[in-house]
Amino acid sequence: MSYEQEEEDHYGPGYEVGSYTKDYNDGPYDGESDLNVNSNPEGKPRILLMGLRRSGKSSIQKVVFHKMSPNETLFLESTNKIVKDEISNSSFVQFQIWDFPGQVDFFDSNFDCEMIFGGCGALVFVIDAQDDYIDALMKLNLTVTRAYKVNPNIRFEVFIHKVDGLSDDHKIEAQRDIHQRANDELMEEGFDSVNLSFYLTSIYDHSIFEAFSKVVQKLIPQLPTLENLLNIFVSNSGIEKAFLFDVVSKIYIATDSSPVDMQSYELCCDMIDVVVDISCIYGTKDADGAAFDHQSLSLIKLNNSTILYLREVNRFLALVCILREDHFARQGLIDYNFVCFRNAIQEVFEVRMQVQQASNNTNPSAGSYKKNVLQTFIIDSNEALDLKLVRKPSDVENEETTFKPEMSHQIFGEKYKIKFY
Ligand SMILES: Nc1nc2c(ncn2[C@@H]2O[C@H](COP(=O)(O)OP(=O)(O)OP(=O)(O)O)[C@@H](O)[C@H]2O)c(=O)[nH]1
Repeated sequence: MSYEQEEEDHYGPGYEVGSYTKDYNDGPYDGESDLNVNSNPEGKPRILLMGLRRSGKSSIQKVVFHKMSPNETLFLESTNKIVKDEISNSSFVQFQIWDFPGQVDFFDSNFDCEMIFGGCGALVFVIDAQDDYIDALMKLNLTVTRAYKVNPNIRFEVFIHKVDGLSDDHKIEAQRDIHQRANDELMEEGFDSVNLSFYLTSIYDHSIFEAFSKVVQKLIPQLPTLENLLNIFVSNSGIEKAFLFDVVSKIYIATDSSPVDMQSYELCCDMIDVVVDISCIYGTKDADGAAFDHQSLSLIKLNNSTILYLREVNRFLALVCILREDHFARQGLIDYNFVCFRNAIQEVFEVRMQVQQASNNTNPSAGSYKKNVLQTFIIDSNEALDLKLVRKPSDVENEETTFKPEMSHQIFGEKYKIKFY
């Protein structure tokens, strides 16, 4: 089964708004019965959205993953239960987001820290920068220390949110102040090794997508490989910047190593919108009715001698590049390099699929899976060895002088096993 087929199972045809996520509410939060760790059987990373009431958690989730327009969030009702949202819109971008009610109380006996923080990949803590943030900092400290004790591998991401209402100076001052106070408090309590990452965000511009891109990237184990591939592609094709986008969410799952500036990111996001919108209106739709398919390719020339170049990588991912017009004279080279790049990405997916299949075929318990994977690295020492008796120089090349040992326990032990052969 190809990974595309598997994806289809998760993800209905087309890219209609709101069609890609499965939003399910589990009823009012009533503690353990409501939150079962087995609800995450595929081991998809979990991202928790926490923060005080009205800090903007649900708005972030709706705008980034459900295409809600920012103005509509004004009418969102307060969340009073944990809302779990499964994001399965690309092979790489697969995770669950749990949106917590602002008033969640860690000291409530119903709140099962072990279970909630145990299987969590990242914890996004949202602070309303337009409000007095002293209470939020206290809650941040409490949340981080609780979560860290349960699971020291969680990545802590702090969104200093609603910065659209602040002047540039005010933004920087707020970030500096929050950063300092949050870290000082953690140090005082002896949590020196906790690392908090800070982002200035707003749902009214692309900053929230950029911040979420970085949060998600940290959960993608293949990120270094993808970045490497992008670096090779960019440096051999005269491209200034390249982003590998998840088309539906417009989260970039990887980029080359040159610094990301917001303007380039916004341009590339807008390009995806233009391409998908124009394809929806004028494109010939395939059997699935998808606006983005294997033929999706677009070129936009800007009036500053810059070119935006988009190519489909697979059903869910697009490569969007920014390059100077004179470098595009060698389009053949860029196209060729792109094909190599796409094939390499395909291989990354295939390896991932194999690992997933191996894990599905075995007993779901982690121990047995590990055992099965390890098994593939163990070989019989009699099989692995070739001995050769050399009497004269020509014997080195002569296959007939090679033979397998009848026993090798003197070197490899009674079990005749070689590990990691
Ligand atoms: N100016 C501005 N307002 C925002 C932003 N994000 C969210 N809001 C507004 O903040 C208000 C609260 O947003 P919610 O998403 O309901 O907040 P919440 O944290 O989920 O609240 P609870 O469910 O009560 O915990 C809404 O009126 C949003 O429109 C932002 O980036 N800028």
